Amino acid sequence: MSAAPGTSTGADPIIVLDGVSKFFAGRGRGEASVARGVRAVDDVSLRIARGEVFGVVGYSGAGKSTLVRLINALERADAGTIDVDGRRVTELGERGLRDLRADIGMVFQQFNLFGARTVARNVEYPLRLAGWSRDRRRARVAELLEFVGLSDKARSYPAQLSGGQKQRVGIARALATSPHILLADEATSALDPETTRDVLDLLRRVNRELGVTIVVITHEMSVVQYVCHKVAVMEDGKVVEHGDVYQIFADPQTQATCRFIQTALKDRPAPDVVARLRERHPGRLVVVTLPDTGRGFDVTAFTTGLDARAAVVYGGVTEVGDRPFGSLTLELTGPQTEDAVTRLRDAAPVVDLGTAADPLDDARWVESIARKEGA
Ligand SMILES: Nc1ncnc2c1ncn2[C@@H]1O[C@H](COP(=O)(O)OP(=O)(O)OP(=O)(O)O)[C@@H](O)[C@H]1O
Repeated sequence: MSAAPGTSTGADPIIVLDGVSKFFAGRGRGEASVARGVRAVDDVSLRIARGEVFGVVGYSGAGKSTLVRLINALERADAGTIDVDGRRVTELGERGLRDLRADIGMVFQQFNLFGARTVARNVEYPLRLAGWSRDRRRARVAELLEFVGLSDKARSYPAQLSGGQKQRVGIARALATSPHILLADEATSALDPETTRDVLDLLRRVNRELGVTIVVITHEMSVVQYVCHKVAVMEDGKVVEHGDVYQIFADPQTQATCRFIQTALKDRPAPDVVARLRERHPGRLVVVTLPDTGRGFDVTAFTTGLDARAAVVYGGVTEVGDRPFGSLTLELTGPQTEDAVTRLRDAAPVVDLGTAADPLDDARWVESIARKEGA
């Protein structure tokens, strides 16, 4: 398949939202009903760069789906402007909207395949709508099915496929007319973890090999962790935090973001875990966020030459955006423990839990963020 230009992330924005709001009126009529209705999207400004995988994460009702429907103009904004690939979506007429939607592929949670049509016919559908000749359609469908690894399923019906296979068909169909943008709305939410990983790997290939900009809507931070370059966290219609995924994981600024990160990463001990650790490990407990040195983290360096011992008692190291990420909780013992803590602090962010006999409270991760917010 031919690759679109700009496969790496860059500053060139392909989607720009500026002060965008969408209200849904309540049951009443007129202006007053807006006040009682829902601000599904509330003054949102975002820039999504060409070639990027951009995540929008939030709980149910946060406004994620409405945001996506505003981007492809299935909903019209009540305030603000939306630009997609150089077009001002908020001012497009019918014809302009048709062109816009041809440039945006959609993938859905429930796949939305035609049950009475074969896999090949499903993938072919947008090409028929676009008026492609029979020969071109046939060649394109074969190319797409090969790309998603389903060449042998061309004559199968959706009911004969697994959930992951159905979503591959959905992705092939969304890519049929070579859109520059793919909107994936909870594309893996109906899938088990292993199949989710396969589908996310396919989305990564779509981004890297075809240069397609992907907007991933999800309530799972692990999806963001695995596949996204940038992320916006939504709560009550607002974007409460956005930026580089690694930065957001490393230094979240809001409680909402902290809660999402904790669902993806279990490396930091929650307060109940700290209580159990203190029972087993009476020494000084410190949580060390591992710096991305590119050389790994030498735990022994902090006690070498000192009368102190560091034992790993909790933690985990994983990847965020292809970079190592995680934390270790260490129990430090021995007369020169304080010197070891000083060395650790020079090398990495450290949260001091104190000892079982003299505990410190400032280690509670979420609560420390709460203080940061002044909450
Ligand atoms: N057509 C509509 N009419 C009235 N209210 C709506 C409409 N669409 C969405 N809403 C409301 O707007 C808010 C945001 O909904 P939206 O579906 O965008 O959230 P979401 O984050 O995508 O949630 P979910 O993951 O459950 O789909 C919700 O309060 C929802 O009830």
